[in-house]
Amino acid sequence: MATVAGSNFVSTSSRVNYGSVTSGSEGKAALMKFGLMNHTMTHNGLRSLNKVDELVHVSTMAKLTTRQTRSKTFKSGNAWTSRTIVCGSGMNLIFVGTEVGPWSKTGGLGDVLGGLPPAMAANGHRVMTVSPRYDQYKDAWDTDVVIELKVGDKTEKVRFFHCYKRGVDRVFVDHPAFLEKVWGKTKSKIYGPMAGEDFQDNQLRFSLLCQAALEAPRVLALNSNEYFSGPYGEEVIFIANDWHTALIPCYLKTIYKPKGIYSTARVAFCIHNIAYQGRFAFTDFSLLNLPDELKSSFDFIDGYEKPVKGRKINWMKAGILESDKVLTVSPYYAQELVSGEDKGVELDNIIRKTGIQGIVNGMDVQEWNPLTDKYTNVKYDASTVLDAKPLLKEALQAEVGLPVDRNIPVIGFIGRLEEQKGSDILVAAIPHFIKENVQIIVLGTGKKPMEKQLEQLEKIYPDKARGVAKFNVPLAHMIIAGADFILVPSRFEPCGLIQLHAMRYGTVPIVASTGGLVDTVKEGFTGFQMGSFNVECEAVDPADVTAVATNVKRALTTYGTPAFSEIIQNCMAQDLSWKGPAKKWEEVLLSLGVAGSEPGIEGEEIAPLAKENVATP
Ligand SMILES: Nc1ncnc2c1ncn2[C@@H]1O[C@H](COP(=O)(O)OP(=O)(O)O[C@H]2O[C@H](CO)[C@@H](O)[C@H](O)[C@H]2O)[C@@H](O)[C@H]1O
Ligand SMILES: OC[C@H]1O[C@H](O[C@H]2[C@H](O)[C@@H](O)[C@@H](O[C@H]3[C@H](O)[C@@H](O)[C@@H](O)O[C@@H]3CO)O[C@@H]2CO)[C@H](O)[C@@H](O)[C@@H]1O
Repeated sequence: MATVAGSNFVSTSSRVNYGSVTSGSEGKAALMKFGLMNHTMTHNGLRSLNKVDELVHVSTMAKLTTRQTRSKTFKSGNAWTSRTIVCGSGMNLIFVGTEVGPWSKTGGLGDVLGGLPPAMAANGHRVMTVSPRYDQYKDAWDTDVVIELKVGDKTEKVRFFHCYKRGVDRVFVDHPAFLEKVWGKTKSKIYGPMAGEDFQDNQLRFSLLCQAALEAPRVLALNSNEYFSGPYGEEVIFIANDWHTALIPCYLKTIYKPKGIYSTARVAFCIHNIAYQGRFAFTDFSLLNLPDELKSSFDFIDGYEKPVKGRKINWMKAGILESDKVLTVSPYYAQELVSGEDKGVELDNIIRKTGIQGIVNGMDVQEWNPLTDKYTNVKYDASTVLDAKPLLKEALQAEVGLPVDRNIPVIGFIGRLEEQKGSDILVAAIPHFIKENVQIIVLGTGKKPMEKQLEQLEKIYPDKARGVAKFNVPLAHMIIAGADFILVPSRFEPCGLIQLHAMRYGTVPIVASTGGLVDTVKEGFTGFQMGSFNVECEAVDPADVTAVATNVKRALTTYGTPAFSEIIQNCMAQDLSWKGPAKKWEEVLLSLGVAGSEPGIEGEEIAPLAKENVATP
């Protein structure tokens, strides 16, 4: 055993060490004492296993016995020397979300929680993600840390699982509300038994996630790499993502801070999609175990009747109001959110009050790399793209059963089948351009009527179109690589990752002019803009159908010309990685002024594994 200078942290040489207060049965007992009981007495949402009067004392001890240690490696001459510092460089970042790729993903939220945290780690920050354990992930180990949380009117036991990948502590919250619901009963459905239908207890499930996330930095004494050890402690920033995590700032403000816990901690709330806000019956406020003083932050008069009528609570509204900073995933979407009720989906007035900043998403350049893609049989880069693409196109055509012909331009679509993505507009537009020399391949899952529409395509256009209503990652990669164009006819699109993936593979995007599609696709230079569409989702607007048909035809006229090759080169020359966005995130998070926070240490190998994900190879 070795004691790291400057702190009480004790490290061992074991494979996975969850710290002196957590390993083994003795450690578990200690953890219950030091890590938890302090909360159980002060926190309305947590319940004590022991006598309340013991707890004040233990709270103080917890602070003293479980400090984070940071060590830096410096180069002096030709030699690397290591010295230990207690706190100092970088920030402690806790990303919380319901999806974290590749472990869990229904769409882009999973991609962002998968990709941004390693990019922040590569900049020298200590980074954790907290998400549910929906399955028995083969790479995540039981930390043996168990806590009790008050959820609704019950006390629930939660376990933490953990793995360390690409410089990030990936923490998974284990509870039957996640594992049994998703894996045991419904396989891959995170939010409900089917698209468009939510689990009845989602508020309790996500309250549990938020509370567990607030405990994780204090109770998990992680020892994942040689630079950071011990619990993250209280000088942290929580990055809450979408409505499911909106209770984090609420519990922090009303339960932890008044007791002197997390006194300088801050919350940044990131909106990935304003369409999902977590609106519930007003009386459900009592389920959340929050004091009445917060009721007004949730209070919401709904202009829509679904899913329940009248006055409601709105989780996202509270998340926006109670956080220290509100962000979203592109600058143009940030503008749209405050532009009016339709694009701000009735929260525009709230966001105008708090302000919002947009940072465009990056993409995972490791998973999506045409030179190393494990799902494609021809590897390429910008210098070989024109030779590789016809071969990849033939493989794609064969895969979906379309006539194999490299001279036919192929258009792809990938996305969740919701009105947002405009697959219904696309289907309505197909008759208006399908007589051209073109094939179209549509991949998506979601609303059943939209899945049916896709399945009809093959019957109506046997030689021209295919619709695949599956969540199929290998096929998504084959489409991104093998298609000539990617169509993104979204009614609204906060950022969009499909067009980023496409551009990296030299596949030219044809996009609606909304949200991040405006920020990332430059008309005539890296793709084609179709103008903005009607955001009313009830019906397909004929003007949008015309816009799709006209612009598809316009794009097809460039196919095979020198101008088209130039667009391909422009697309592939861009750095679409998380590197740039991560720097912007760093600036914003530093500005929150959490004690002990400093810029990351660029140029030093704090998290070498994380860097693989970040810089474009
Ligand atoms: N059937 C299928 N099979 C395989 N893979 C599939 C698939 N359907 C979708 N995917 C994958 O899911 C991801 C979708 O990314 P988007 O950016 O379109 O996200 P989404 O709208 O879900 O997320 C929201 O959050 C993200 C992140 O902030 C924003 O970019 C976006 O605008 C916002 O709507 C891509 O990686 C795509 O390949
Ligand atoms: O990564 C993909 C998206 O994942 C999240 O969206 C989910 C949303 O948060 C859930 O609430 C649910 O949405 C359903 C909604 O609750 C229900 O009332 C009905 O409108 O159907 C919706 C769809 O089933 O599932 C969404 C995923 O499908 C995340 O919030 C988004 O930002 C991501 O785009």
